[in-house]
Amino acid sequence: MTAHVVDAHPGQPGPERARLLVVVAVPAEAEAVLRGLPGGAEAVPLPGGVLHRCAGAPVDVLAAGVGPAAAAAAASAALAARPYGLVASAGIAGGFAPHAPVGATVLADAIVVADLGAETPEGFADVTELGFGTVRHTPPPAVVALAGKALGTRDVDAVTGPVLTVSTVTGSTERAAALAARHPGAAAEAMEGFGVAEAAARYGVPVFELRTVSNPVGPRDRAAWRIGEALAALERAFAALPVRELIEEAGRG
Ligand SMILES: O=C(O)c1cccc(C(=O)CC[C@H]2O[C@@H](n3cnc4c(=O)[nH]cnc43)[C@H](O)[C@@H]2O)c1
Repeated sequence: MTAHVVDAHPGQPGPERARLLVVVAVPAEAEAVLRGLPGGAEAVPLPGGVLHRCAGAPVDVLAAGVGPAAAAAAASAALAARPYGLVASAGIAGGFAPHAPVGATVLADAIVVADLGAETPEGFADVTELGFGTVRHTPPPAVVALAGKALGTRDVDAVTGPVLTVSTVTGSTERAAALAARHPGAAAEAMEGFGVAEAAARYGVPVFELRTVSNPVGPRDRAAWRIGEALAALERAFAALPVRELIEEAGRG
């Protein structure tokens, strides 16, 4: 069954629709994104969390909570409240070696849920193999290309590749290897992208995912996390993104 797409805001074209909704998990990520954008922000309460409506750029930033369910619920509430031209899932992530070292910025060319399915005697079967739904959303390639180019011109080297959404953070070499084998070229794993993309798809709004790497995907080692470094990279990435052009490009698709 395909998702039912609705236009929740018919008759509201123009400037209102020309905003980017950035969905992050936690307030520290929202603050990093906002530091990268010009002007202050007005806080608007929503059922899914606090929405920060940026004054100096056409961007709203929502701290939705950790995990795909919280992200989907909060993104849906925001998309129901106002029209948007583009949605982004953003925040820190684990990076797959050798593609995405700590501090790297990752742009998703596919947003893939990696653990939605069933264990079978033959191994993991995702929900599409079971006959349900979807496990992948594809951001508009032109939006990804434009974002990557803009980051590059500001000396932010962005890695492009699939970003996996997981409900359980990977904590072993074996699990990291199994994910990399099942998803060749996977650049990062995080916990919200697929939830945000599922919500955006239901409102017919294009979506992309931008992550900055705080830790390697692999054996659990909390001492190795570099959250400050990843948040600084997140701020730099949002300072470099050409938001209006990205929304315009998304509207062409
Ligand atoms: O307790 C642990 O071992 C552990 C390791 C990495 C991350 C966590 C989190 O609870 C962070 C979840 C939060 O941050 C994003 N994130 C950051 N790194 C990863 C990761 O390696 N795998 C999945 N998600 C990651 C995630 O999107 C959440 O918002 C705990």
